[in-house]
Amino acid sequence: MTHDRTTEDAPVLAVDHLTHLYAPGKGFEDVSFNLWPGEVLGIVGESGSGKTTLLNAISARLEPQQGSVTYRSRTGEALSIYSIAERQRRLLMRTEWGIVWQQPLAGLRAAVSAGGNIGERLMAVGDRHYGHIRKQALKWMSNVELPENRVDDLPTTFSGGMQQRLQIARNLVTGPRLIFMDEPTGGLDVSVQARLLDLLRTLVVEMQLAVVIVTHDLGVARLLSHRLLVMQRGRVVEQGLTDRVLDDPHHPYTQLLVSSVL
Ligand SMILES: Nc1ncnc2c1ncn2[C@@H]1O[C@H](COP(=O)(O)OP(=O)(O)OP(=O)(O)O)[C@@H](O)[C@H]1O
Repeated sequence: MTHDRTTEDAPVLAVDHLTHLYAPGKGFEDVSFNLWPGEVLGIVGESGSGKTTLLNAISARLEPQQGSVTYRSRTGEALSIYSIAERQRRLLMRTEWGIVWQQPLAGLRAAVSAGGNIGERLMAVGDRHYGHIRKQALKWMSNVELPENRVDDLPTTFSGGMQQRLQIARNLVTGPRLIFMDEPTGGLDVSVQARLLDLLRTLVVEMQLAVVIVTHDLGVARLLSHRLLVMQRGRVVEQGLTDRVLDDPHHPYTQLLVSSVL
C-alpha cells in the first residue's frame, strides 16, 4: 500500500526513545517513530520480540520506564499521553482512538446485543437519542458487511469473522483518528481473513485512519501497511517503506524473516 504525505505537517503520534523492559531482552528498548495522519504502520517480528508490549505502551495501557509518547489531538494540541489526566486519557480512548484485539470478545460485551455494542460507544460520548443510535448501529452493521437483521443478536451467536467485524464497527462508530490493532486477523480462516483485510483496507482509506498494526504475518503487513518496523528481541532492527523492507531487506534478521515465508 502506498501513502502520499504531501499535505500533512505534523505526526498524529510521536514515539520518542521509548523503553519498557520486564527483564533484559524482555519487552522493548529505545523505540522511536512518527505516525502520520492516514498512515498505517506495521510492527512485525517473531513471537516474544516485544510487539504487544510496545503496542500497550503507545496506546496508554502500560506506562513505559523511559521515553515519551505524544499524541496530536483533533484540535491540534500536542498531548504527552502519560502526563495528561486519567480522565482526559479515557476520553481520548473513547473518542479519538480505537483498539482492535485479536480475540474479538476481548473488545466486545458478550451479554449485550450487536447493536448495543455499537451504540454503547456512541452513548459513552454523550449521544442520548435512541433513534439516532439505532440508525447508526444499523449503518455500521452494514458498513462492516454484517446482516442488519442480526442487530439484536448477541455477539456470542456470531462466527469469529463476524465478531471481528462487530469489534471493528464498535471502534469506528465514533469516527476515531487513530486505531491500534493486535493481530486482527489471527485465528481466522484464510478466506475469512482475506475478506476482513479487504474491508479494513477500504475503511482505513475512506476514514483516513492512522493505524498501528502488530502482526507476525508478513502478508497482512504488506497488504495493509505503508511502513514497517521490524523487531527482534525488543529492538527495532529495521524500519522503512513496506515494499522496500520486504523486497530489499537490509538487516540479516529481516532477510531471515522474509525468506522464511517464501
Ligand atoms: N507482564 C509481563 N511480565 C513479565 N514479562 C512479560 C510480560 N508481558 C510480556 N512479557 C515478556 O516480554 C517479552 C515480549 O512479549 P510480547 O508479548 O510483547 O511479545 P510479542 O512480540 O507480542 O509476542 P507474540 O507475537 O507471541 O504475542 C516476552 O519475553 C514475554 O514473555
